[in-house]
Parts: sequence; structure tokens; C-alpha cells
Amino acid sequence: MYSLTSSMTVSDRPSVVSSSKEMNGDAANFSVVGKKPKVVFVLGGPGSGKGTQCAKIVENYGFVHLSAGDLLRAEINSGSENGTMIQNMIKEGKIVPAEVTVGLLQKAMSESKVQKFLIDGFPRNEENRVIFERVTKIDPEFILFFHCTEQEMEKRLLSRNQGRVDDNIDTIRKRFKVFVDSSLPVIEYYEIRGKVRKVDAARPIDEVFDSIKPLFMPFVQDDLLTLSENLLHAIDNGDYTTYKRLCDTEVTSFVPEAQGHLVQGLDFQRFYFDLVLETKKLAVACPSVQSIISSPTVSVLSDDVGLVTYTRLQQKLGSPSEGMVVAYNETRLWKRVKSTEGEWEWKNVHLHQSKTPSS
Ligand SMILES: Nc1ncnc2c1ncn2[C@@H]1O[C@H](COP(=O)(O)OP(=O)(O)O)[C@@H](O)[C@H]1O
Ligand SMILES: O=c1ccn([C@@H]2O[C@H](COP(=O)(O)OP(=O)(O)O)[C@@H](O)[C@H]2O)c(=O)[nH]1
Repeated sequence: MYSLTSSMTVSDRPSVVSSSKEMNGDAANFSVVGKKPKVVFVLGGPGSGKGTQCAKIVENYGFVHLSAGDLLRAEINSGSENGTMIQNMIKEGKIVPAEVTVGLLQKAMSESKVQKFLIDGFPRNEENRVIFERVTKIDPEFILFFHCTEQEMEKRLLSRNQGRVDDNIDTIRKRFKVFVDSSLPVIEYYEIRGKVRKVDAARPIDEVFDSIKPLFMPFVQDDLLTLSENLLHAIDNGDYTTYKRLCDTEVTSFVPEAQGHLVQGLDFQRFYFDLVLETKKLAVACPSVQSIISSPTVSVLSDDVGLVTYTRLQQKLGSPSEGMVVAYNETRLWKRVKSTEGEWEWKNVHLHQSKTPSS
């Protein structure tokens, strides 16, 4: 590992600043938190594979899966006063009153740190849709609609084996009818507004998932940009814990102060974080620094690799002259790796930085 030291002109170094943007040190870096909620509704007939695909989207794209059916079943099991009514409705394949389901969804959303939701099996009728919109004011990003024949869905439900009271031939037929009469109009409503992404769900599980992946690329791009912003805020705030969490231990970098050398590992940057700590201890004034990202581009190169390029405008108040701005062109390479806990996390594996000609 290199441990080159250099002057304090390095820009991947921390400085003391009161940042306006909240950092969340607790959340895994895969899960981008603190943003406006984003919702994808997942619709399709009973047994079309909604739950199966939601599990894959959660694993790969860090969404929170809210299955309306699961929330209702949990409500029955919790012994709530609505339990018997919900149980009877589900047994008959009927749709539970919207106030109950929206209440459960809203509670689950408010309890989640991560604000990217897959709402599975909802809205099942116009009443669901209208009340959800009225209560949450959320407009879904899009509707993922799994299309499958009744014959195939029936076959899947009869072999699902989850001990569900509604997976019997009589209730299945009723659910199909409710889907056609009540849920398809909701899909048509969103179709007119250009929000429906129709998926052929009759294919094998992995093929279905492959056809879904491109729909989630904008979320990956958004996450990578937010992670890059979080990294710059960590540097500006002298927050080594967050910086370390976002970087691979073997991160490589080309930065001007390393004078053409490739720096590997975190020791090089760590030096500057330590220096700030020292400065604070000695009560020496540190210049306030704030970075913002300008003109970003994000390229998702594969499921596990993404490239973020941008100009970093670093405002340094008080040093050397009031309001001075230094601009760097930066390229950060992000790689998705599995943590020891088995969770996917994006890590910064390479940085290329140069001062812009005007700086
Ligand atoms: N593409 C598929 N091909 C074959 N079986 C599938 C497929 N997708 C899901 N299944 C199976 O069909 C059953 C119903 O799937 P599930 O995801 O629970 O559907 P839904 O949530 O739409 O009711 C499950 O047993 C699941 O393992
Ligand atoms: O928003 C919802 C979602 C589900 N349900 C009830 O829960 C049952 C099971 O729904 P789930 O989505 O779990 O399973 P699916 O029918 O899609 O296999 C439905 O038939 C309804 O009775 C409901 O009333 N409102």
C-alpha cells in the first residue's frame, strides 16, 4: 500500500464544514435514504409471479417490498379488531376496504428509512388508487404489470403450497374475476397516462427478471449519483467512518497531489482525515469547505459496475480568500459487492481527479 503524503491542496481530503445535507451513517450504502418516496406499483393476476420478482428487485436494487396481501395477513395474525373482517374478505377473494389497506401501507412506509417502495398487489381497484393518492399524495414512478394466462396462474397457485386459505380452486376463480372486473380498470387508468410497463410473465423466472432489469436502471443511476454526493459530503465533513464505508479497502486513485502515482488503499486519504481531527483538537480554525456536483453523467456498465463523472465545485470559505471556488473533474468507478452479511453494497473502487483548466 502507498502512503504518499503531500500538501493540503488535495481535494479528497476532509475539512470542517456545517453541511446542509443530512448524512445517514446507519444505513447500508446500498440503500439511499432521506429522499422523497419513490413508488412502483406491481400488479398482475393472482399467481402471475409478483412476489417472486419483487424479491429479486429488492435484492438487486435495494427497494423495500410492501405486499398489500402480506400486510393484511399480518394484520389478521396480530389479532387486530379488523382481523376477522379481513380474513373473511380474503377467503372470498374480495377486496378489503381501502382505508384499512392504505393505513397499513402508510404505516409501513413511514417506518422505513429507505424510501424506494415496491407496492405489490395494490391498488387493486379504483377505490384503492384514489384513497392512496389522496392520503399519500404520491404519484407512482410506473406500474409493473405482469401479464400471464389464467391457465398458467391457476397451475402456479395450486402448487404454491404456502397454506393460504385462498389458494383453492373456488377462491382462485373468484380472484380471477375480481382481477378482471376491478384491477384491470386501474391498469387501464395508468396505461392512458403512459405509466404501464407490461411484462410477459409466462416465461421462466430468470427470463422475466432479465426483461425487468432495464426498467430499474434510472434508480441505479440515481443511487450512484447520491452515493457520490454522500462521499463528497463525508470528505467535506471530515467523516472518515462514512468515507470508509463507501470505499473499497483497495480503492485506487489518480489525484494531482500524488504526482502521477497510482495510490492504492485508504491510508493516503486517511492521513488528511487524521490531520483535521488533530487540527480540531488543537482548536485551530479549519477552513469551511463545501462541494457540489455539477454536470454529472452516470453510466451503468453492468449489473455490478457504474461510472460517475462530474465537475466538483469546492467552495472554500476563508481560505485563501473569501468564497474561493476550486473545480475538479472527477471520475468515480463504483462496484457492487456482497457484504459479509450477504447484502449488496456499492463501493467506490477508483477515483480519477484533475483540476479543471480554469482552477
Ligand atoms: N415465472 C415463473 N414460472 C414458474 N413459476 C413461477 C414463476 N413465477 C413465480 N412462480 C411460482 O408461482 C407461484 C406464484 O408466484 P407468486 O410470486 O407468489 O405470485 P403472486 O405474488 O403474483 O401471487 C409461486 O409458487 C412461485 O414460485
Ligand atoms: O390491496 C389489497 C391486496 C390484497 N387484498 C386481499 O388479499 C388477497 C391476496 O392478495 P395477494 O396480493 O397476497 O395475493 P395474489 O392474489 O396476488 O396471489 C386478495 O385476494 C384480497 O382478498 C386486498 O383486499 N387488497
